[in-house]
Amino acid sequence: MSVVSGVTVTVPATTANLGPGFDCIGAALKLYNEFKFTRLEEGGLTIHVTGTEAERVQTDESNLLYQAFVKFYQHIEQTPPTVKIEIKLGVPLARGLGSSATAIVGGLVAANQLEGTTLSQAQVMELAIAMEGHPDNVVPALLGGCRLAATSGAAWEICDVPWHKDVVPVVAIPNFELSTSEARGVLPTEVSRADAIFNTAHLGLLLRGLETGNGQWLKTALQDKLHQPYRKALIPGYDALNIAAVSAGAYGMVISGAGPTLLALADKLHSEAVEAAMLAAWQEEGITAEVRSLSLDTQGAKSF
Ligand SMILES: Nc1ncnc2c1ncn2[C@@H]1O[C@H](COP(=O)(O)OP(=O)(O)OP(=O)(O)O)[C@@H](O)[C@H]1O
Ligand SMILES: N[C@@H](CCO)C(=O)O
Repeated sequence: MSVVSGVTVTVPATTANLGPGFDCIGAALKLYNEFKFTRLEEGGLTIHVTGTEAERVQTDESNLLYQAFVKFYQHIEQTPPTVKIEIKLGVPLARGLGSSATAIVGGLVAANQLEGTTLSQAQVMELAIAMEGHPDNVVPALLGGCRLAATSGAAWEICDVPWHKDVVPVVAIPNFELSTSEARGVLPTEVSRADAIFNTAHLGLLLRGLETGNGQWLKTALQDKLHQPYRKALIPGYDALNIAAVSAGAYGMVISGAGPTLLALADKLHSEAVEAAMLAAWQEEGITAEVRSLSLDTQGAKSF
């Protein structure tokens, strides 16, 4: 294929960890960022951002989307072309919904398309994982669906995790940010054998619970001892929202990614009541939030 003059890429938001699957499982959601790249014959890099919180995105070479774009060209040992980038933000920044993964995947996919799909999807994925440092957001952002990633050292095995149609993700997105680096900074470097066994068992149960929609399994499975006990203090209202969500009929509630968004899983009969209960609980804490049920994106990054 030949090089092209421009490309638009859409990339879905993602919710990572799902409780016990720290750094290895994530699901793509129907909420998107759109990135349009146009080659320029003259002038320098131009980045234009629209959407909520647009002013918070860097518009120079430090922009993460652009850095991923450059990373692609470094990998193929070529000089990146000068481009105009137009960003339409739909995914809130630093909220635990994989905004950084949308930028990394968007920049890599756009560059690959501009160069006539020089790299395979697996090669793009490897570059994205290396940039993000863990696979649980970038893999579902690229491929869609719910994905489990495991490595033998050199390469990654990616497993499609079946998600029962009656299991609804409800996201409660507060109006404050929590950077992933801050939320990783509070984690211990070592964990006990008991906690490792706890999470191993619960992640196994979660996979079966998501596949079957078995509510009893999901209630038990959505527990974690590796990250949430340390992070919940960074999220005001965590305990109140957990009680509210479960009282309204959710199977359970977890931190979405590194937070501060909180994710409840519920069946279709209870999802609206869970939305209302989580919103009210945050309002009682004096925190403005947007709470909504989202469905799973199954397509991942798309270019046109
Ligand atoms: N559309 C974008 N364009 C450029 N940079 C972005 C974009 N979206 C996010 N970023 C960069 O990523 C940072 C947020 O990354 P961070 O890992 O802290 O949060 P997140 O990816 O939203 O959450 P999580 O990884 O927990 O799901 C932003 O501060 C910004 O620097
Ligand atoms: N697994 C990551 C997701 C956020 O990037 C974490 O929880 O830190």
